[in-house]
Amino acid sequence: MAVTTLPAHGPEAFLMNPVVKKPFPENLKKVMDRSDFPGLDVFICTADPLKEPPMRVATTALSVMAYDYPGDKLSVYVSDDGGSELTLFALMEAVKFGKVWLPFCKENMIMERCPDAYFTRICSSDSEIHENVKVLSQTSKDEDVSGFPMPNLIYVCREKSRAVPHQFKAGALNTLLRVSSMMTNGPIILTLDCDMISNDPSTPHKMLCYFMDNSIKPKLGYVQFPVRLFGLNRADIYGSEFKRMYHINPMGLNGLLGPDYFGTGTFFNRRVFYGGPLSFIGPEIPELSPNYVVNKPINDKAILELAHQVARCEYEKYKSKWGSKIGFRYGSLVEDFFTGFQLHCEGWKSIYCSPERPAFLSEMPIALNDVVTQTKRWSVGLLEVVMSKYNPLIFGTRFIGPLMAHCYSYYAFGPIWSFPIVVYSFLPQITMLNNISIFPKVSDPWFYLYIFLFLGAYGQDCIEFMLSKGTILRWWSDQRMWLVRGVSSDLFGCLEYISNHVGIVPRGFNVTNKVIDNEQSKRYYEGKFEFGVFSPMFVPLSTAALLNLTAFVWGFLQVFFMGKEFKGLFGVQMFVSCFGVVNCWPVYEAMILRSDNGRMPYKVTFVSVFLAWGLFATISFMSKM
Ligand SMILES: O=c1ccn([C@@H]2O[C@H](COP(=O)(O)OP(=O)(O)O[C@H]3O[C@H](CO)[C@@H](O)[C@H](O)[C@H]3O)[C@@H](O)[C@H]2O)c(=O)[nH]1
Ligand SMILES: [Mn+2]
Repeated sequence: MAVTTLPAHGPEAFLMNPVVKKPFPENLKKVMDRSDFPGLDVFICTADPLKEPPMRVATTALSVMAYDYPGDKLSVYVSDDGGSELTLFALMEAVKFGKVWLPFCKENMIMERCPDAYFTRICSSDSEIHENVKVLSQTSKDEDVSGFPMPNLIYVCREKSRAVPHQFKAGALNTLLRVSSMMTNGPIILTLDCDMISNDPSTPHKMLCYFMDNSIKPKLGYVQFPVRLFGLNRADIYGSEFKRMYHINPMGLNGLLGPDYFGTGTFFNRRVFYGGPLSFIGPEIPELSPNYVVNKPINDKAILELAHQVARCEYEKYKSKWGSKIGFRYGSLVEDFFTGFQLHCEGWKSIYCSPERPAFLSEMPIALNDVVTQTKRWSVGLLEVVMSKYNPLIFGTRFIGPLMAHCYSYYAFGPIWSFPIVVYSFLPQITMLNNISIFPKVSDPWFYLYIFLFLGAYGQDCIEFMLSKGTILRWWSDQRMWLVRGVSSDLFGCLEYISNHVGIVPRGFNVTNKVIDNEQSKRYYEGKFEFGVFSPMFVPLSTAALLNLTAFVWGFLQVFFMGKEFKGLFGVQMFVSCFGVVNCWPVYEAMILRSDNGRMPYKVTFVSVFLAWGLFATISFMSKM
């Protein structure tokens, strides 16, 4: 039902054996009937009604309820960590609307099954819900207007308390895992974030091509669909596409054990959450087992009672297998990466499947502060993986072999890039301003080696990017964001990891803002960077921007106006600052040329000028000692 062909590139171990997988869902009919389809449980997470509009959560749910899948085999579970009445209300409305909308979509073969306009009226302040499991739609009772069963929709708001860590998204997913196992226990689970919608009702057929293939089934842990975005601007200024992480590298991993878990758009074999393929780890009670046969309706009194119990914060306190051996794994803010890695170590495989028509569409933050806040959390999470006992280099090499371990390490150690990037953003420039040469001058033959290496690395990166349907503009943004993250989110991520570790700052999952401000979105489509707020993460960025500009102008003046010989110029240092200046153009614009609300706050500019001067003076003082 699925074939394998050869395609594009990726770095290091990702390059060894790239593979593209293509499902042929039309062949599914030959081997199974619709009545043989396995149960599918969809998990949707939401956490904060102020940052994640309830209406968006409802559309996410509706878009999957509209799957081309037997309604009585499909159940949607929404976890609401925000405990918001409004989210609950939006979902209740979604069910009412779905009864009309779903048959309409199916009859008219509508592909985009996400009705935005209908829900725009749900938006006002709200109150809180504490611990609850509510059945909003039940397949055996609710029918759509054409008489077909509606999918189940279950709202879960787990109980939380200060005394028990609630483990953020991984905790929410484990609660859903337990609740769903006693209610429907679908052998296949789809995890989705509330900023994603299904864009193709036939996606489940594609994933079934893999899960029903007996040659791969026994070890198949999950099928990962790519994260594709809607509403990107032309240059994708924030590099939100993450082409390497979400598109190029996963094809490379397909030839090894399979892609890492992206946290969303993933179909799991429920069994992966209970030990390796050959080493089953049983849960505390039979109702939580993947082998449990559900024999009661989902709103049965005893079932609901039990569901309440397993959704309580106390539940995991004495059941320590959850999050370590069973379920989604705790201990890292990138629970997705950490869980996928441990599953691979246990012997599971995964598949990356990227159909022509995107299976899911996601939104991305459009303000720089939101972007770097998100990637900072990822950096902290990755460092937590590095420092855990599941270090990808040590533990990984033992269990998944050197190539896979290399790939996981490439990501996990990623935040450490911030050190060389910070050094290159400041040191060549400050030393040049102080007349200190640290790299070969233009007259030195080694100068050409530096230029060669630079062009080589950048050239390769560019070619790979272009080969996977990239544009030069987007590649340029991508490399710029790599540098920006190096001096902002990666750097602050490292610092935050250390402060968490020594206990100065409590660990937290800062939910990405998904509320869209019209003015901001207008500027975004004009291709302007959105600064606007005072964020400490902007400070090193704008300090570097100022230093690069000063150094470049100074070097330029020396050659062209002060008669210094070109050959004696600090070649590499001059080159680095010139490159810095070109990359920092949007920062200068935001500091000087713009007057809109997205400009660089004066406070950031002021602090940066002061810092740049301080750094210069320090080096100057030290060089004279
Ligand atoms: O305590 C929490 C925190 C978050 N979430 C949910 O987790 C999802 C992801 O959160 P978001 O703020 O959107 O983070 P992103 O950085 O955009 O998400 C990426 O990175 C996360 C790991 O940091 C993964 O979990 C996600 O799947 C992946 O898309 C959202 O649906 C949230 O509602 C919870 O349910 N409980
Ligand atoms: Mn998100």
